[in-house]
Amino acid sequence: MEAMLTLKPQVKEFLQSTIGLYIDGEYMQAQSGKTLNVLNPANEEVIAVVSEAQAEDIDLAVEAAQKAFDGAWSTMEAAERSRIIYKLADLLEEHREELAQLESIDNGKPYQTALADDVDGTVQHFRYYAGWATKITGQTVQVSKDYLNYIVHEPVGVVGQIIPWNFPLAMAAWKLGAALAVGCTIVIKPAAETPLSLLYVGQLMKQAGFPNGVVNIVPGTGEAGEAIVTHKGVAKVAFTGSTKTGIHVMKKAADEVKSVTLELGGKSPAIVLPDADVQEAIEGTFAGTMYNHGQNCSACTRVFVHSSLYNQFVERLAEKAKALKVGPGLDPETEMGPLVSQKQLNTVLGFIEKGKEEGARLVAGGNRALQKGFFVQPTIFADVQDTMTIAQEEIFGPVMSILSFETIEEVIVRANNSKYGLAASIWTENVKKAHYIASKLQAGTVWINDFGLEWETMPFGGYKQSGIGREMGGEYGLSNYTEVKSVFVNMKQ
Ligand SMILES: NC(=O)c1ccc[n+]([C@@H]2O[C@H](COP(=O)([O-])OP(=O)(O)OC[C@H]3O[C@@H](n4cnc5c(N)ncnc54)[C@H](O)[C@@H]3O)[C@@H](O)[C@H]2O)c1
Repeated sequence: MEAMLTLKPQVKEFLQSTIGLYIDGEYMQAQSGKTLNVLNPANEEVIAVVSEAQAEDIDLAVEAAQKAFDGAWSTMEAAERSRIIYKLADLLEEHREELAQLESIDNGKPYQTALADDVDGTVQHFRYYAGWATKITGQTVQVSKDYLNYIVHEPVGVVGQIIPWNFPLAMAAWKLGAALAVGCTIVIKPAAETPLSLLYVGQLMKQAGFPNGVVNIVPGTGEAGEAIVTHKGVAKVAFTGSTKTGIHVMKKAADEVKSVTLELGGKSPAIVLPDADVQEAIEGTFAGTMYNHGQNCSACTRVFVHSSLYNQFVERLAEKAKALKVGPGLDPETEMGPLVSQKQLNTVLGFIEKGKEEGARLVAGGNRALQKGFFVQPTIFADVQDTMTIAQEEIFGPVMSILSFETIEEVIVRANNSKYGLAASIWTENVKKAHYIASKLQAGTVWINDFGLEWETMPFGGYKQSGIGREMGGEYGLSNYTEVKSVFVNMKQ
């Protein structure tokens, strides 16, 4: 048995005293003196105390961001901006183990996953967008022989970014990379549950050479989030979180016609056709549901299996769920960690009870796991009907619903029968059927014989109530943070 990972000295030191808000290039206490206790979800113990931003701190952060926007950041050559973002990527890589440890004890995810997916993904993301800083181009347009017309893309100004707790660092990177590349300055709020990794990055930003005020990190609750959304100095809001809060954010931003991008919830279908590679489909749908303990907006929580494979799938998926090793993220043997909070545990257990009450057949899990910590057993329901709550609502926990189908036309209609439209996967060896189904699904991302792939070169976002706009994907992501200006020059001789 391998020993539990011990925290690095830099991590221990970081956690020792109250961690301030990172505003205008300095860590500082909240003006109110308020703090947040940050828990390790694997043992429910307080691991850090963090200053909690309130409206008056958001004022300071926006002021610093505006000053940086008007000054050093917007007047800097794009190549220099690019160099600083590259430097940040190098520093993140250098500190990858500290960051992965913080992510693991704060969010609960296994250390190796935090290292390979969250932190290394973040490094890659910043490197990719560092390259874009020198490639922001407009167009010239041939309107008339008498006019010269050109189109320029300008940074929108100070941007407000609100981050959830499921991928604290990676979600921040998705938003920061594009905004920094185009020359915006930022006020970013990590979730109250998981502020540690991003706060640690504050000092690395300073070291990388970002001018003060370019990025301001203000952990807090929804109150601080709302202060960002409604602040008159914030030109654009980018939000990731629940659909319910996203709708609220959009309404608030509408008061000032602020541009908003939303990355919200999902209830992604997986469709397994009779000719699928069964082993691959079982592995893929299982990981697609259980990855990040189900706390994943694109988790494949509705698994539609053709009736000819149905019983085999139910049996083998249940076996896999029972064998999955649940434990703390720092234990090298852990395959699935705890949920992020007591609140999330209660929500997930509530959905499991609802599944039982409404008559779904529980074939694995269904209860809390371990004595301490917010652990839940990997749970599988069979014989799920489309109308059941567990087939309609986003659970955001390790709970899979397996449904049976007969025909392709039937399963397309049923897969689309959701208020969400974030992602979908199709499992088949038939290339024509795969592309046909992909063309019919209302989903921002479709995986064929795979799941969960998200690449900075490809746009990510949702149809319907899964969101508005796309993050990543090069120019798709950049366009969230630029205004477009048309210029007409009279050339009449
Ligand atoms: N799509 C995703 O990636 C994602 C991520 C996290 C949570 N969720 C969903 O959200 C559910 C509840 O989790 P939650 O309560 O932490 O999500 P949430 O949507 O309330 O929180 C997400 C972020 O928004 C902030 N926020 C909350 N209220 C706000 C407001 N009025 N104005 C501005 N910002 C505000 C939060 O502080 C956090 O930083 C989960 O069960 C899950 O379904 C989805």
